[in-house]
Amino acid sequence: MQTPYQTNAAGHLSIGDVDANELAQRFGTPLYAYDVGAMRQQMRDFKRVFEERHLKYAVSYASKAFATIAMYEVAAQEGMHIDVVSGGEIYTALRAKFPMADVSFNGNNKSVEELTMAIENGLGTIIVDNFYELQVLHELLAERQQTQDILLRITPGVEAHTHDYISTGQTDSKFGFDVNSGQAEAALQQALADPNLNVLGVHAHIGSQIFDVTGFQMAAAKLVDLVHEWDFEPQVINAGGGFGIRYTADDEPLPAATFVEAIIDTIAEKTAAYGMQMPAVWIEPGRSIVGPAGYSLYTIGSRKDVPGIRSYLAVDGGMGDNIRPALYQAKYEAVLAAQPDAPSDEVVRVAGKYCESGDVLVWEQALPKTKPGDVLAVLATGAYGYSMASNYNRNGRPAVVFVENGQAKVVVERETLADLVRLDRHYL
Ligand SMILES: Cc1ncc(COP(=O)(O)O)c(C=O)c1O
Ligand SMILES: N[C@@H](CCCC[NH3+])C(=O)O
Repeated sequence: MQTPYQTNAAGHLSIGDVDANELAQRFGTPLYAYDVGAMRQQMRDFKRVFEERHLKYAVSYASKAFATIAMYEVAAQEGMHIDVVSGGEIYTALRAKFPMADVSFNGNNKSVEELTMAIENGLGTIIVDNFYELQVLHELLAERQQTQDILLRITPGVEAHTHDYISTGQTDSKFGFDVNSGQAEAALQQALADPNLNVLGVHAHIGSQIFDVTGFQMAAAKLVDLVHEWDFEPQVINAGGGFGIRYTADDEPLPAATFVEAIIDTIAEKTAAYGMQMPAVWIEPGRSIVGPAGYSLYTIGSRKDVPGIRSYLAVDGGMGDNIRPALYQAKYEAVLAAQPDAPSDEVVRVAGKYCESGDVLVWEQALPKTKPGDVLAVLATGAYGYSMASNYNRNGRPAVVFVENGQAKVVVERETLADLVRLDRHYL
C-alpha cells in the first residue's frame, strides 16, 4: 500500500530528503516542517491543465492556509498568483516582494485601512464582497482618481458537502452578494456604473475540503447562467478554492487536474452555449497546495492510561499549533519518525500540553510502543496549522522549516520567551 509519506534507507520518516528525527534534533520540537518539492508539484499540477489548453487563467494560492514570506517567495517562483485576506497578508506579501499585480484580496469586512493599503500598493484585483465595500472603494479611488480591477463575490446558493463550519457557498452566509434577493445583480449594476471600478467578472467559493467535482460544476454553471441573465460578459470567472486533501485513510482526494478540468469544461460548455467568449478561469486553492506537504513534529512526553477506557499520549505541542481537531473535530494521522512503517501495538489518543480537555491532536491513533523522547510526526498539517496558531497558555509558536533536496532552512524562527512578553507593558 502506498503511504502518504516517504522513508529513507534507515526506514525513518523523510521530509524533503532529510530525516525527520534529524530535523527534530536540529531545530527542536514542536516544529512545522514543509516538503517544498511537494508544494511545488501541487502548484504545477494545478497550472498544467490550463497551460495545456492554452487558456487564460490564474491559480491564486489562498494564502490564509499558510502565509509567510518564504511561502510567498516560493509561490512567486512558481508563477502563482496569491489571494490575501488582510492587511497582514498584504504586508507579508510586500515584504516577500510578491508581484502585487498578481494578488487578489478577499474578505467580508475589509477595513478602510486595508483597502487603502491595497490600492496604494497596486494590488491587482479586489474581490468585492458587499455594498459597504463598493462604497468605500469608490470614495478611496475617486479621491485618488484611480481605477481598480474588481470581481464581485457571489453567493451562488450551492452548498458543499463538508463540515458545516467551513461551508461558505450557501445562502445563509456572511460572505458575498446574495443572488435570490437580487443583491448580486444590483451590485453588478452599481459597480458597472462606477467609473473608478473595472469589473473583470465574478467569484464564488463554495466551501472547503471538498471531494467531488459536482459542487464546483454547479457553482461554475450558476455563475455563467447569472452573468448571461444579467447581460454581462465577464473577462474572469473565479471558481474559488476548497479542493479536498488526504488527512486520513478515509479521505480520497481527487487529483488537482480533475477539479481543474471539471471547472474549465463547465465554463467552456456553458459560455459556448450562450455564445459568450471563454473567460479567463481563476481558482484559489489553499489547503491543497500546502496541506499534504506539511508535517508537525513533536516530542512524546507523559502518558496516562485510563484502565478500560483509553490511553493518552501527550506531546510538547497541541491546540496552540494545531487548533483544527479542537475546532472542527478534524482527524489526522500520526507516525513515529523513527519507525513510521512499524506494526502497531495499541491505539492511543494523542493529546497536547494545553490546559484544555479538548486539546487533542489525533483522536485515535494506532502506534507501536512509544517512550518519552520519541519523535511523533502528525501528517498533512501544512494548511491552517501555523496560520491559525496561537500563544494560548503562553506557549511560543513553533519554528517553521522548509526542506528541499536534502537541505533544511528555518523560514520562521521559534518564538522565544522574550517574544511572548514583547508587547506587554507594566501597569505598576
Ligand atoms: C474565498 C476563498 N478562497 C479560497 C479559499 C481556500 O480554501 P481551501 O484552503 O480549502 O482551498 C477559501 C477558504 O476556504 C476562501 O474563503
Ligand atoms: N480554517 C479552516 C478552513 C477555513 C476556510 C476559510 N475560507 C480549516 O482549517 O479547515
